[in-house]
Amino acid sequence: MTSTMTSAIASTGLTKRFGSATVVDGLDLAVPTGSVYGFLGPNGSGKTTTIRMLLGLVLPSSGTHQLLGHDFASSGAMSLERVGALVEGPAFHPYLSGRANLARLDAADRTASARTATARIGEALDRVGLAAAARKRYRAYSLGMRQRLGIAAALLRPRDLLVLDEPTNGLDPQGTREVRALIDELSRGGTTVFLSSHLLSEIEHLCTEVGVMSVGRLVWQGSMAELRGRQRPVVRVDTGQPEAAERVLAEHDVGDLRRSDGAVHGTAGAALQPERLVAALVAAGVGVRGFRVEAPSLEEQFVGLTGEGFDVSG
Ligand SMILES: Nc1ncnc2c1ncn2[C@@H]1O[C@H](COP(=O)(O)OP(=O)(O)OP(=O)(O)O)[C@@H](O)[C@H]1O
Repeated sequence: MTSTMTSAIASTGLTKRFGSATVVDGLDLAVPTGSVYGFLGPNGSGKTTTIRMLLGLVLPSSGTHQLLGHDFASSGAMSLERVGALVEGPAFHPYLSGRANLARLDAADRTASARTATARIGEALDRVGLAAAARKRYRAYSLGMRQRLGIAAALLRPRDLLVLDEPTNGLDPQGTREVRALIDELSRGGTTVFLSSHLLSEIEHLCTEVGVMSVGRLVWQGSMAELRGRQRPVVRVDTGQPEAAERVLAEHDVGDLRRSDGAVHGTAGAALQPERLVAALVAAGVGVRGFRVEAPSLEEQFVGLTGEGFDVSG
């Protein structure tokens, strides 16, 4: 399938079963190098389990994957060398400063040279905008600062790929803005970012690519632009005669008809001609109070894909 040269993450049939339950089912992920890929799905749809498999924290029941062009099963740790991750959140010590916390994590990494530790830690703090707060105790950090320190920990080594599980979950609006700005900056610097979220607004603001999960399956994957342009427009007729309107709409290539507060909605087929439809409605004696043909919102797209609503708040 996807070429390893252009994919930072590529999986084939990645599957996880717990007992008789298949919680991740045959995922073919293709995360283009240089993208910010949003892995979107409601709680419980299998995002965290997928991320844990990608990082080798849990074994897949079947399927394979590659990270940065290395086959994970055969190259193991080597394929993780340039992959940073924020999954459960590292355990930081509340009474130590941000810098001292990073120093502890860095010292635990036997592959990192002690000689260059100070520079490395300084650079990681700098990149996440915590240089000025480096001497503050962790417990005095805001939630956004804590999350940024988590990302700094993932950046103690040079990384080509960052995997972040719900990076803004639980953050206030200011913290969310901080983390989003950081992700944006890392992406501009050339890092591929794979992030999971149950928030549509998160994906909409940050991501160039999106994969949509629903009950363990990847139901859609592609660029944001493709997703936006993917669905047919929606036709809406405001009328007091919904039955008659529905008959005419069905005859004019409008499908999937639904009713709500004095209106009939449907999905326009490729052959729709709005002028003819309006004329036909009037000719059939349907009282038309309003008529609109509009592109579906991103939220409608997701509901169409997953059959579920998404939390659209930021
Ligand atoms: N170790 C486990 N044993 C049994 N079932 C599990 C295990 N881990 C996860 N599950 C189940 O797998 C499903 C997917 O969970 P997962 O955490 O991957 O979803 P998610 O999309 O990340 O959701 P959330 O955002 O709530 O974490 C859930 O139904 C969960 O209960």
